[in-house]
Amino acid sequence: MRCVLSLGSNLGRRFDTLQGAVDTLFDAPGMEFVAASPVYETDPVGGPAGQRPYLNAIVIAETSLPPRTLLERAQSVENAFGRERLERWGPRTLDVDLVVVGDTVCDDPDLTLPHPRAHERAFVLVPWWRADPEAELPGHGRVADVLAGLDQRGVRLRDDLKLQRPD
Ligand SMILES: Nc1ncnc2c1ncn2[C@@H]1O[C@H](COP(=O)(O)OP(=O)(O)OP(=O)(O)O)[C@@H](O)[C@H]1O
Ligand SMILES: Nc1nc2c(c(=O)[nH]1)N=C(CO)CN2
Repeated sequence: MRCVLSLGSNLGRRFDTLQGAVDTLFDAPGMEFVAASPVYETDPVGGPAGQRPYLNAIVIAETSLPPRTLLERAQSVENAFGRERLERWGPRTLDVDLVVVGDTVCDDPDLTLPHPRAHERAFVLVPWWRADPEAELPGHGRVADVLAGLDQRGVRLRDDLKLQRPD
């Protein structure tokens, strides 16, 4: 099934971290790379004032792994890149969120699918739409249509940065 992951970084060497995360995510069996979005520089949403901007991107994969295994992989990649959990929405070297995993619907606090805030986050939907213009967010409709109702001013294309396919 198709899964969509959101990657974000606003501490340290942000682009190197995103590329390293892509390489590491696919460095184990069960995930096949489909596409990476362009990279965007985005104003921080929520959390303490004065944070640096994020780099955000979306990665699309084909996977046979169950959603909880995907979550474990996402969290172990966050940890491998020095993620510390200090405060909600605080600055982080790496955030890897599961946006959708096939058509899985799940309502546990430790795994909610589709991601419960994806529909209100231009930093998720702009790159996702660029990677897949036909994308649908279950429960909300076409990503293109959801985006039409969002303020996208805090999301700026960095066309000098380009994620490579994992090696
Ligand atoms: N779809 C999901 N993707 C990633 N984590 C999730 C998801 N649904 C629930 N969680 C849970 O959310 C918890 C907090 O994750 P994290 O610290 O990355 O939150 P955050 O990125 O700061 O905020 P947000 O959840 O708004 O993106 C994780 O421990 C994880 O179990
Ligand atoms: N711009 C931006 N803001 C955020 C981000 C993010 O990736 N980009 N992630 C958050 C928690 O997941 C909270 N706020």
